[in-house]
Amino acid sequence: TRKALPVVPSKTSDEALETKGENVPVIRQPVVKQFHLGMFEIGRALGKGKFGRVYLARERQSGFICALKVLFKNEIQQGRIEKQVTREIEIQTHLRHPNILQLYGHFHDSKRIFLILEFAGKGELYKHLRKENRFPERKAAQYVTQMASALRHLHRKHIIHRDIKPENILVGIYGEIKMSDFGWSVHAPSGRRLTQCGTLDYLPPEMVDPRRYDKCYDEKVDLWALGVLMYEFLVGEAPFEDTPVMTQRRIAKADMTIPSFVSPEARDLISKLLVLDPDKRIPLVDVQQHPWVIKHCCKDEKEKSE
Ligand SMILES: CCc1cccc(CC)c1NC(=O)n1cc2c(c1)/C(=N\C(=O)c1ccc(N3CCN(C)CC3)cc1)N=N2
Repeated sequence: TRKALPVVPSKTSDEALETKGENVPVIRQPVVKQFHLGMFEIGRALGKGKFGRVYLARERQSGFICALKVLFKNEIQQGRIEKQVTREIEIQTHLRHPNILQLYGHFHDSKRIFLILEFAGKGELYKHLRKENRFPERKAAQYVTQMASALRHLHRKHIIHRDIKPENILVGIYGEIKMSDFGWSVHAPSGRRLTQCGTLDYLPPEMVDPRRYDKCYDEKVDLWALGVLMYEFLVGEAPFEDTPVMTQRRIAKADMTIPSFVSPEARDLISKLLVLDPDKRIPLVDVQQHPWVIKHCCKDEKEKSE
């Protein structure tokens, strides 16, 4: 069983601590978790992003392994992403789901902000995708259903991720998906203009086509992005990949071709997610019940057919 991060008491009156049996203190009072850098042994650098670096870390007292993400305050101020960082902390701290990277806590010193994150032992999904070129349908189906499960958890809390792409997904030690980087997620309805930097590939029609702004149904942007992600898992490139202008035009018309090596069931699900009208996109619960997912993900179904 994984050791939990110890709850470090900020102040503990004696009567709150009573030892029982094997001298394990039982803390009765709710205490505020206070973390600081000295609590961690820092290991190798795991990754580097535009605004941060992440290191393998071990909490000295418990031996708990985590990932410590370091963000520099001056870079955050220059990048004017303070709001995003506070939102990422606020949102990710309150999420508990096996396919969402957990944020255990955070602290800061004069120059840096530290996020104590769950360690995803198999690293960045997009590196696996680039290395394998494209995923077998069974692996893609498992990833799609895990994403759908994580998105249902977010949407139940009226949170939309808004930045679903392989670069923001990590892989846990058992090969499971770990959604991360909630810098772009917001509480719906957002109405916030999406000045998204980076790729346009994942933007939905209602965000690239001014005539559709009124139908900017927030949660449903994640359904479109799930369709783009599924396409990219199976084909090895995004469905509307082109020059920036052409990409926007093709998105606005859902103009894509699905190669013949993609199975009919997978093709069917992609075409039910990449639908121009947000209202007509297949709901997440039906994604998880789709024949393509059931065929690849439910063991008992396969045993029955064998
Ligand atoms: C600061 C970096 C950054 C910027 C922006 C967005 C994101 C989220 C993806 C991140 N990463 C982030 O927050 N991360 C939070 C994390 C995290 C990154 C992580 N693991 C790894 O990055 C990782 C990389 C390679 C790895 N190996 C590669 C070689 N293999 C043979 C063995 C396994 C194993 C683990 N665990 N929690």
